[in-house]
Amino acid sequence: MSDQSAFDTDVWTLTRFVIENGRQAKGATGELTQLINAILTAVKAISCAVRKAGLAHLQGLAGSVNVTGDDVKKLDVLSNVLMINMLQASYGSCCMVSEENKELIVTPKDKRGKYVVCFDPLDGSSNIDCLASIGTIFAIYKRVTDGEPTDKDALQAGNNIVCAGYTLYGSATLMAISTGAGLNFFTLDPAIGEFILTERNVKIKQKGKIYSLNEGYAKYFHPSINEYLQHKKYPEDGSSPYGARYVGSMVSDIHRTIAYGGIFMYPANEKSPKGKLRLLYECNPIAFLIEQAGGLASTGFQRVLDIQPEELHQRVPFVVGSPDDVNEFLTFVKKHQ
Ligand SMILES: O=P(O)(O)OC[C@H]1O[C@](O)(COP(=O)(O)O)[C@@H](O)[C@@H]1O
Ligand SMILES: [Mg+2]
Ligand SMILES: [Mg+2]
Ligand SMILES: [Mg+2]
Repeated sequence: MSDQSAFDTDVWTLTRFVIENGRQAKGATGELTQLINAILTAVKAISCAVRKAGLAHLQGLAGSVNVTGDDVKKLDVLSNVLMINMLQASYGSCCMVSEENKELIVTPKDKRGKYVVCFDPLDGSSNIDCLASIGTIFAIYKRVTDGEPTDKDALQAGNNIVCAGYTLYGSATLMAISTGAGLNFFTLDPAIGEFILTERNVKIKQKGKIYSLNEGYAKYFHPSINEYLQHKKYPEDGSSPYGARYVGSMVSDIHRTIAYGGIFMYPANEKSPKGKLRLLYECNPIAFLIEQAGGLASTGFQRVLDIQPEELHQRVPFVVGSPDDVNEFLTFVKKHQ
């Protein structure tokens, strides 16, 4: 780590970290560095908007419904436009998928680069007006076609992710990011407007003490899930029951799961047969980051990063967390197969 005195004069900013990684990668052109820097600019602006949403009349609905049926909030729109504009201005993207755009967003020809970005501009947006933590999620891929970008460029398995991350607008603003060589946390220092490395090579606990899901849907869950929950609340071996936590902003629930260990899930239920969370810009980036931290991410039947996506906004059931917890959950699924 760098100097730990009161004023660090050799600080590792995320920008420095990204430049350094880029310099060490063989054949690197700097395009990914530019792209990540554009995301940093966008999320700093989103963080600023989130912090003053109540003052700047940015709370409340935008008045439309998006392709997956969510009521769009004013901050969803602002965050989405910021991400699209910054990414296009970086000359690093050829196309994007956003939760808030039904179709593939194609970068104007004169600004195209070789990367594809899938993002959830504002995650947990139902929590904006009650001031609970929210986030931004992204995954970056290399394009796979020549010529005009098509859906095929975005419909790649999570295994192909080049870089993924999330920003948590919590009690501090934090970016969790990985380029496939471990997971690192950077905390935004508002005084200098830079993300500073605060935790290197983060690892999730082998087993936690917390389970996290919207248990209000228990009536509609498959019996395997209710049986697992019963086991967590009334352990047969006399051990202590697990604690329950659920913010309802996935980025917050995931960040806590990485920091403290345990399990987070959004399973399928009778009303939502594929769950709610969307593969391209919610599940895949989080699965990549969790695996980088030594955790597991599954649909209950398959490793999330192995899924070949078929639609831009497809949903999948999602179970992630500490390896022992996810594996234990999977034994309940298997028992009922
Ligand atoms: O209210 P529910 O059904 O528990 O859903 C909560 C989930 O929905 C989400 O808010 C969906 O994200 P968006 O706010 O980006 O649409 C997740 O962050 C969260 O895990
Ligand atoms: Mg939404
Ligand atoms: Mg979301
Ligand atoms: Mg969203």
